Amino acid sequence: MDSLALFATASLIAVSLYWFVCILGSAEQKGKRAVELSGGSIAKENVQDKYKQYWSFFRRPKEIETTENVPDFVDTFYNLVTDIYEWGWGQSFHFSPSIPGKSDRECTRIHEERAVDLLGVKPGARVLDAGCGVGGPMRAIAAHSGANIVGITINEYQVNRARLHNKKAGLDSLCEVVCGNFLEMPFDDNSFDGVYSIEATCHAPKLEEVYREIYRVLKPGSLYVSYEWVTTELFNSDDPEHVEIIHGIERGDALPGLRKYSDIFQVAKKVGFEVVDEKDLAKPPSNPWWTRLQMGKIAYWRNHIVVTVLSWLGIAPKGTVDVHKMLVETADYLAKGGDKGIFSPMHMILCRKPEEN
Ligand SMILES: C=C(CC[C@@H](C)[C@H]1CC[C@H]2C3=CC[C@H]4[C@H](C)[C@@H](O)CC[C@]4(C)[C@H]3CC[C@]12C)C(C)C
Ligand SMILES: C[S@@+](CC[C@H](N)C(=O)[O-])C[C@H]1O[C@@H](n2cnc3c(N)ncnc32)[C@H](O)[C@@H]1O
Repeated sequence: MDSLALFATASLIAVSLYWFVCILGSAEQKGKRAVELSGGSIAKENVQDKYKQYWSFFRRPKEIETTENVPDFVDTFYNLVTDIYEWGWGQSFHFSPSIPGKSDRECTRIHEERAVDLLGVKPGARVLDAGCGVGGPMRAIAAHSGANIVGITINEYQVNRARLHNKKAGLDSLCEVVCGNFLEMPFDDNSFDGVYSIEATCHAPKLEEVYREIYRVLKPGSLYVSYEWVTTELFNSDDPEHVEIIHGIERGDALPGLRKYSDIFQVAKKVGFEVVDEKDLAKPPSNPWWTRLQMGKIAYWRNHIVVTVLSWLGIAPKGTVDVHKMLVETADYLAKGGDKGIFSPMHMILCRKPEEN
């Protein structure tokens, strides 16, 4: 090979590597770059151990796990996955029904706006986002409704990311983020004009505990809407394939145990709510929410190569490859659960706290 060909080849490799590692950003918004992947608040050298610790939760028999461990284990999970989610999905950590002719980003926004429209709050109202992630929904909802949104998340790394995004979006006057446990919230009784939770309460070991807490902080007469992760009426616990899919979803998404769709209504009633409406938003005429996961398959393998190279170069923490591999598998279980109709991530329940007598 003459020197010109050698130079051209070397330049091509260098440009491709630069593109792969530095430019390649999130499919949705160039919010996170591959070179910035971290283990959240976990020190780089501890990421691999924390990943092993995460898995040990599922190896131990359920009886020896106390429910008090769950928020800690959820916090570890979000330290491990938050950057990868932002990089490969965007700032909203949830699914939405696909709408023909609309981009993933538009479908996400429509699903979020639907939640606050159901609450019927006015500009200036104080609304709680229980389990707010890095605040994708919070910003869309604040911009759409003019309400003041207070988000709570157990994960400190997400709090910092959300505050940064709020500032960048010029929405920090409408959006506030608090680090805390939604099972024991640092808010006064009857202090919110509305509450929503998007694919977050599934992390609570007992749904009753988080619904009771939401009921406490909501003003009498005000509404709460939730998009819940559930197994549907098509789930058959005697079918080994169904069980494997549901266990796969639980392991890859830090869930202490998926609930049956019928449990949601029961719990809402038990804590005192009036149930105004309940509907699985995944059901027809909605188009499948899981096609986005299936369409991304090639991108996941490309991402896996990027993560492997970055980890090998010492740029991404050791353990990132394991976390990414877990997510590739999880995407497959989620898509199977959707395709078989045995799982829904958007079982919607709209509840009212009764007026005081
Ligand atoms: C509500 C929850 C999270 C739901 C989704 C936002 C995430 C569930 C699975 C995640 C992903 C799977 C595959 C990843 C892919 C391998 C990677 O290259 C890029 C990111 C993924 C697409 C990632 C993105 C977020 C999810 C879709 C749970 C936790 C209750
Ligand atoms: C899948 S993410 C969804 C985030 C956000 N609702 C969205 O749609 O982008 C679940 C969120 O619930 C939060 N969460 C889980 N358990 C929690 C707890 N006990 N207290 C507070 N937040 C919690 C996680 O930290 C995370 O932010």
